[in-house]
Amino acid sequence: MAEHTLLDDALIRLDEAAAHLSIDPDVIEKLKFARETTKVRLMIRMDDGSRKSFLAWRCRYDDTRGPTKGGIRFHPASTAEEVETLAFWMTFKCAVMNLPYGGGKGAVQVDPRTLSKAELERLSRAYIQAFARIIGPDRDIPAPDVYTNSMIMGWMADEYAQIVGQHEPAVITGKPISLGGSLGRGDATARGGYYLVRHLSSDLELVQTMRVAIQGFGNAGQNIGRLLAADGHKIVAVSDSEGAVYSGAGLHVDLLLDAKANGKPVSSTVGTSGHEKIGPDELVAVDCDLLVPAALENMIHDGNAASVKAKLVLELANGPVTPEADEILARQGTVVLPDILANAGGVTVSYFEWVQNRQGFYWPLEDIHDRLKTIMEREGREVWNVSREKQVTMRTAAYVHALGRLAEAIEAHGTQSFFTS
Ligand SMILES: NC(=O)C1=CN([C@@H]2O[C@H](COP(=O)(O)OP(=O)(O)OC[C@H]3O[C@@H](n4cnc5c(N)ncnc54)[C@H](O)[C@@H]3O)[C@@H](O)[C@H]2O)C=CC1
Ligand SMILES: O=C(O)CCC(=O)C(=O)O
Repeated sequence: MAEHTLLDDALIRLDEAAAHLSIDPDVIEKLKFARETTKVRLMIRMDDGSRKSFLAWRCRYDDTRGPTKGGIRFHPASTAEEVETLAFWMTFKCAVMNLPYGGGKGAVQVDPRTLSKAELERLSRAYIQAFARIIGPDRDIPAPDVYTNSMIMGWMADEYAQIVGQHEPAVITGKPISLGGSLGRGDATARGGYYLVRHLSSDLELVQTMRVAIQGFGNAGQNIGRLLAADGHKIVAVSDSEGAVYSGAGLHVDLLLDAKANGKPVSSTVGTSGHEKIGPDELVAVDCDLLVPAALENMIHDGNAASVKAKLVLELANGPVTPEADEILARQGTVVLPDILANAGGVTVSYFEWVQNRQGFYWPLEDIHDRLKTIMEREGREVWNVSREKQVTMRTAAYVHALGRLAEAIEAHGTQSFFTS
């Protein structure tokens, strides 16, 4: 029997949600396929004078509700199918948050840690040269994702401006502030999840001081660690791609942040301030109240889900829990706040950046935080209510909530042609 793919798993969630709504089957059929996925081979000059090529993709999954939106990932294991799945999730994420966007995503199959800064810049510019016809402020708007950051977005925005011959900051979000980036985009993914947990804390009967384990310590992981530690919660375990650390008394988050800022792994803090080394696989099984997957897909699966002790999982990563693991977690009473809601703070502040770029008027940080909090709480509450009314998991409720909006828009466009632009 053929193994089921990441996209098959994602579509299981669509079918589960569809079972709770009465929707034209044409709508579901439309949402099962990406509208367009473009694959290219980027060729760049390396510092030693040689040439090297890298596979790259951009997927515009569905643009019914607006221009497609989603990050660009630089990762050696990226594939076309992963990009399409991530773009599918973006479609539902933007609909959950009621942002005027469809879903897209991009990737380059590369380990950026093996490139010099100059090579990384040439690769980033090559990506935009290849995809300039596809992207645009009203068509498809990239942003950062795994192993990409504001510096890369700055190079990409500059390349696009050179190609179109004019300043066009709204083509990309997550830019440096000096190039039209928004205040608050840096920690927005984590902050959105943090607002969501705080808002639902009494419904979820959370303890005052939570013990927290964080898998992945990059943009999302570091910022959630910082925000929760500042509120007095105890971060007991953290991992990155090179290892994991644990302290029952609570890790020193500043020490971990310092290590990462200096390019060192979290395991470099072992032996200081009571930090102990644990195996990366042990992290999900650590005794804690809140588990935050903030790394990659499929990290919690049928082989380790039963070992999860946390009563709450906050999915800052995209797709960290497989459908089989979802069932195991639900059976053992663990609530999962799903990716398409929990990590939507990032795209929400990206939306604010796009709005500010288009109006040429920039908001103070307090306004960004207030608006993000309002939207996270509003949509989080709606999803919570659907979950109570229909007696379904928060994931199914989030998909039901998003699918209702998507179906309405698809039907309003008319179903005789599925191509809308
Ligand atoms: N950056 C953003 O605005 C958003 C990110 N996300 C998702 O959050 C997740 C993390 O993204 P970022 O923090 O932006 O990426 P990042 O590149 O800043 O950090 C990724 C982290 O994951 C770690 N990692 C990689 N493989 C690992 C493994 N096998 N075990 C443990 N850690 C591992 C890396 O060492 C690094 O610490 C991804 O799933 C991404 O799609 C979701 C929404 C928005
Ligand atoms: O900020 C954005 O536009 C997209 C962020 C993203 O890629 C994601 O939410 O997975």
